[in-house]
Amino acid sequence: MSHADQLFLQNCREILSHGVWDTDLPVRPRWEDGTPAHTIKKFGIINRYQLQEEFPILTLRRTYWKSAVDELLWIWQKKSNNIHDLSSHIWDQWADESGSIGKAYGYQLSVKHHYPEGDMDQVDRVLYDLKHNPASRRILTSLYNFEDLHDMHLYPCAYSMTFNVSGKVLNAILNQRSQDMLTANNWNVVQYAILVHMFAQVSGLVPGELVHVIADAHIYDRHIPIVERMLERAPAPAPRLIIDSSVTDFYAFTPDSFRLDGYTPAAFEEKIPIAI
Ligand SMILES: Nc1nc(=O)c2c([nH]1)NC[C@@H]1CN(c3ccc(C(=O)N[C@@H](CCC(=O)O)C(=O)O)cc3)CN21
Ligand SMILES: O=c1ccn([C@H]2C[C@H](O)[C@@H](COP(=O)(O)O)O2)c(=O)[nH]1
Repeated sequence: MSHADQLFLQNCREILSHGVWDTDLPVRPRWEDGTPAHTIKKFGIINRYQLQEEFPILTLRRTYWKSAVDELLWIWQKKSNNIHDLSSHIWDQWADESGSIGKAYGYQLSVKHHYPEGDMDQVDRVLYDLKHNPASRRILTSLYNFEDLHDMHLYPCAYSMTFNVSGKVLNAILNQRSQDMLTANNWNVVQYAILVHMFAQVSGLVPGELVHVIADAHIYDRHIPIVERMLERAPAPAPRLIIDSSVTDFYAFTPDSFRLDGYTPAAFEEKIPIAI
């Protein structure tokens, strides 16, 4: 069983047995047929992943990690907010006629800000500080720009990364305000684990710990039978992540720079409905 499996099992069991339902409250998300999408939730879950020990991917069901990496590069490298730059269709429901998801995610990372060293966007500022100011306690990004929230088609969920260098080790905290456990918990963990590996590699550091802080960790009503079946599957050991070590420029990583050796997730045929 991978460590990611263990944490996922623990989190879901905790939500299902001690969580709180929002059935009596008005909720925003809807199922495709227009029914309100209610959830059961736990507030304030913190999961810690040691990236040197193993790659934190679920084996209880396949995480479509190639699509997850594609979305990660869309946000952090292409800094795009247009679904035409994305290979999957996961954002289609939130895009307008031009393909834009509004001033969200990649858009926020592309905005340049003034610094004494010159104008830089949030990603380039992180790259600069990891190289020139590794002792800094100010190396962080935030997508939660209140000024632009009215122009975002969905408010950022995984909204902030805090990077911290200890010796030669790069640690990070991912702050997430809202987590759809079945659809995207491991999807987000895989993405941000790979992001820490990427920043570490191009900054001459080794990846350390990813701390995932989740405010509202929820399971949607229609996902419960699927999660219950998943919890009974036979897990497998974690695979090994292999990254093309010749890449030294953050913007030179491609989806083909990453490989997983020995990924043998449990068979999973169910289609997961997404609350919109
Ligand atoms: N309700 C909800 N949950 C989410 O996780 C979510 C949203 N909305 N809205 C914005 C993004 C879009 N995300 C998504 C949406 C769909 C999949 C999805 O369909 N995953 C499939 C496989 C996708 C593939 O084949 O590449 C899965 O089985 O995990 C994943 C992430 C995460 N986010
Ligand atoms: O990266 C992501 C993006 C979205 N989600 C989930 C979390 C919620 O279920 C919905 C967003 O709805 P809100 O009402 O805005 O919280 O999308 C995710 O888990 N990970």
